[in-house]
Amino acid sequence: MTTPDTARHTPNSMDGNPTIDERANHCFGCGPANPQGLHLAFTTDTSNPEAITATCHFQLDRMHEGPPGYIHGGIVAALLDEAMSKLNRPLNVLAMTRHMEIDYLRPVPLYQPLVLIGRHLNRPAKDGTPGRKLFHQAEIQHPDGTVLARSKGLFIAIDEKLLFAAGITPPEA
Ligand SMILES: CCCCCCCC(=O)SCCNC(=O)CCNC(=O)[C@H](O)C(C)(C)COP(=O)(O)OP(=O)(O)OC[C@H]1O[C@@H](n2cnc3c(N)ncnc32)[C@H](O)[C@@H]1OP(=O)(O)O
Repeated sequence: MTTPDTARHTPNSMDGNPTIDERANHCFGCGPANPQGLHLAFTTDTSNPEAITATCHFQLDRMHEGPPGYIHGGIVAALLDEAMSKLNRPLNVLAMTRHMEIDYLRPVPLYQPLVLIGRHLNRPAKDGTPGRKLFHQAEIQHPDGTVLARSKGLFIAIDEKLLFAAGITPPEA
């Protein structure tokens, strides 16, 4: 008899009251514990609070191929989504993607070092306080600066009470 290796995806250490960081260890985009993940590592720049950025240098191989020699369009979307989502923590919010649109401008090549950049656009206030809608954008660039793909995204801040109800605590500061 065979049984699914559930521990590979949900180790015992996650039982009890895991933090969102522990949960995110298996994030397909950035989780270090996901053996099939993209393992993206970002650097955030908050020096201009009006235009926070998250930057990642990456290179993919045939595991993520779509058109021969190029990255699959769904993976391009995942890359852009990840870059935009990385802007939420510097803004001190937990948020999920509600809507995103993508311009696939050029095929995105495999086996080449590329740059992924997310930029915070704005967070409209509601009733004088920061609203729950966050607007971000992201680009995948060739090192020569050519933009290969571009996205705009709407993220919705998640009420932390919902996380507590699910047994998950917010990230460490
Ligand atoms: C917690 C850490 C997670 C890290 C995640 C990394 C990024 C991800 O990939 S997240 C995974 C993909 N995303 C998801 O699975 C989210 C699934 N969706 C949901 O759970 C819900 O829709 C959720 C929680 C985002 C929002 O739900 P809900 O609060 O009901 O929002 P909803 O009312 O539908 O829409 C919110 C607002 O956006 C507006 N809106 C919706 N679509 C659009 C659009 N295309 N353009 C402009 N505005 C829009 C709505 O009109 C609404 O506005 P208002 O508040 O003024 O009425």
